[in-house]
Amino acid sequence: MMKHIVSKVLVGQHGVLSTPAVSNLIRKNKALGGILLTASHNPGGPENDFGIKFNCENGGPAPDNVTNDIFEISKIITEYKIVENLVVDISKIGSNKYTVDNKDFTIEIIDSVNDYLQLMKEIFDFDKIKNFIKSKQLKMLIDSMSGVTGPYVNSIFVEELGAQTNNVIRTTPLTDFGGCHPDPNLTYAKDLVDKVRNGDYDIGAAFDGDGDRNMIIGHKAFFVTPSDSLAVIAHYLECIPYFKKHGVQGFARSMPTASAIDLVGQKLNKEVFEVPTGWKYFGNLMDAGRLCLCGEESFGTGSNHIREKDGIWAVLAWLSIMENTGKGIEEILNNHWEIYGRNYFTRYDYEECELEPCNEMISTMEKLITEPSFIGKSFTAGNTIYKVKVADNFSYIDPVDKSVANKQGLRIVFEDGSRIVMRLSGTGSSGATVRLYIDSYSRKYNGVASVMLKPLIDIALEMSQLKKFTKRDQPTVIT
Ligand SMILES: O=P(O)(O)OC[C@H]1O[C@H](O)[C@H](O)[C@@H](O)[C@@H]1O
Repeated sequence: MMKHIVSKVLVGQHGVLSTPAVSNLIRKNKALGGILLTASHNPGGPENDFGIKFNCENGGPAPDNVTNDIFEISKIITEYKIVENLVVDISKIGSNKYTVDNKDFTIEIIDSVNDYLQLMKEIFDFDKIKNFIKSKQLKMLIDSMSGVTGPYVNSIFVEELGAQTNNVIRTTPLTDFGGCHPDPNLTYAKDLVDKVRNGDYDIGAAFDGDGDRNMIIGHKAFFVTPSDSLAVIAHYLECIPYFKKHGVQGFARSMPTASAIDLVGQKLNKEVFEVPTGWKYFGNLMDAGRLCLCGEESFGTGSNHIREKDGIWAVLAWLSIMENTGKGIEEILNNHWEIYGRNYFTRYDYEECELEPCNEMISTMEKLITEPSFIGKSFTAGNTIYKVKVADNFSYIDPVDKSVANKQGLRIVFEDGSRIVMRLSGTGSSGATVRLYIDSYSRKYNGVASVMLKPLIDIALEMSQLKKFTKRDQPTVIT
């Protein structure tokens, strides 16, 4: 009989461990791995209040081989025991020692907020950011959406950087997120967007429940797509002390993320990797010293300071850029597009659809687009003709360990570089969530994404017969 014994457990004081803080802790402590109970994105009954993530010893999400092994072990577990009446006060920092089954067992309560603050201080120039906020009287509105980032936001933005207490909102973590859905996007963070639109703020930001994702908006709620956010941070990377010290290696994005970062990579002569959706695909490249900055359209941005995406880090990166350029967010974006051109991007989510018809839709579309005769086919919408250059179900070979990930999303790339991407979400909580991603590049940068992308959206909806399969006229979320 196999017996697995845990001898030490780390718990954040008051239980407020964000995903980036955990990732940092696991790496620092060289722990064998961690099972992380994170605040999930799904409000609802108590059983939905936490999601479980398994992080490996590099502090990153478990790769496929580890989760597959966990699944296999789960099938042969014959029993597990619960230690009854083990009392621990998680408000007090310190080591709590116990004897369980005649063996030592320690529960260590740590100050995870301070730990994370120290890490951020090693990366960013806090004095510069603080002076900038003060001298410009910068107005920010940071929304923790009642998730776990609240104490981190209070410590970093208010206590350390001198923001006003009314510059941060919903900073008390609540197990039901106060009834809101802590998803930092234009739909679920609408409260923040409205406040910034109607107020006089220079920057607005929101985080998800476990603090690894972020949304950035500028004055009057000027929206920064995650793809653009990544590209802009790449362009200004050297204004962040960490990168001056550790150097700038390659960049990466997930396949559905628009390729704005590729253009920055080309200009700076850096490797740019396109990986499947999921942060776990970045870890090997970082560990191999080939990647220092990456992001996903799903509001994840991060660097090789840890092996997870990091919401607060992204806001500190933006504040550093604003300090460095002395410019507002919209102006920074306009300057960026003037140099590189603009990658218009939109994502349509159709949440909680019936699973079977969605599977059928994907397999029907896969058959259609992988016919050899599909390459070279033309599609017309409005006045525009799009000719297919590449069409496949995306697969990826990890450049480091050569592991292969197949069927990572349907992708149609047209000759002008525009793309239609469709995949089923791996995180939706019930039924199927269809994600349709559209992006297109233009030198003209003052257009409106929904207008610029309309012809491609029409082509995608028709080609996939989405309405027929999902019985939906409208997406639930538009990014
Ligand atoms: O499969 P989806 O619902 O599109 O979600 C995709 C996202 O899932 C999780 O949040 C992962 O941590 C992200 O790295 C990934 O981008």
